[in-house]
Amino acid sequence: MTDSAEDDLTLGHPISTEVDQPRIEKAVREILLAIGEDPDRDGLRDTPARVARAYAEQFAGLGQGPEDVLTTVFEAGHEEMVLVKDIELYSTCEHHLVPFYGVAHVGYIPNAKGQITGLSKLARLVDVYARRPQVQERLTTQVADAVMTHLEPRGVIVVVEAEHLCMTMRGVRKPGAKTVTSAVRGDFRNRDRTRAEAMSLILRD
Ligand SMILES: Nc1nc2c(ncn2[C@@H]2O[C@H](COP(=O)(O)OP(=O)(O)OP(=O)(O)O)[C@@H](O)[C@H]2O)c(=O)[nH]1
Ligand SMILES: [Zn+2]
Repeated sequence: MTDSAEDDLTLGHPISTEVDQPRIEKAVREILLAIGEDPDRDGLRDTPARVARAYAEQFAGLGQGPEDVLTTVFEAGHEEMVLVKDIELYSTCEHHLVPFYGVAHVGYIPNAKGQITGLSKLARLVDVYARRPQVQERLTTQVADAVMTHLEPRGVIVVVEAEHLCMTMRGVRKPGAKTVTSAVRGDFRNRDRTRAEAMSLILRD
């Protein structure tokens, strides 16, 4: 991996300008000292800088908003449901700063003008909110609310299924436990049949 922000951008990993990397480096050195390690030994010497770069990527979403990714909105006259399933996501639990990861499913029904966005933009939107210190519930509602605001669809449904390492590698230690959260707006909230149709598509392999 290279340090160059330009190279990272071409790989699709924007480096946030908001993250204060020298400050993270100092803090990581302190943590290493606090756990009784020697931050100057060979294997750890570059670790504070590595962690700072990794955090810049992991938390790049703090410097972004939905308006940065939902840039392509066009009218295609399509008024039926659009559903992107199994969008892989990696986020960071804000309680323990360890990862939670899984998939998001994002569906919406365009408005009467048939306004839609590029399919990749929905995946980018998930990343904007995943690359922040998060709880799964907030991630789910933020994606739903952003689609509502920017596409003004007849409805949106977001389902997130994730495994939290804070429940797996420490604490209660329940590997395999999956948390499922959903947020429904508009027609998906008001119409049972519409919601049921989306859920059956989401649950189908
Ligand atoms: N609702 C919700 N809880 C989360 C999420 N990620 C982690 N948690 C929970 O946050 C809680 C924090 O509980 P605390 O009692 O403050 O912290 P703790 O002593 O480390 O808790 P344990 O994990 O039970 O050891 C835990 O129950 C975690 O499982 C999330 O995305 N949503
Ligand atoms: Zn946690």
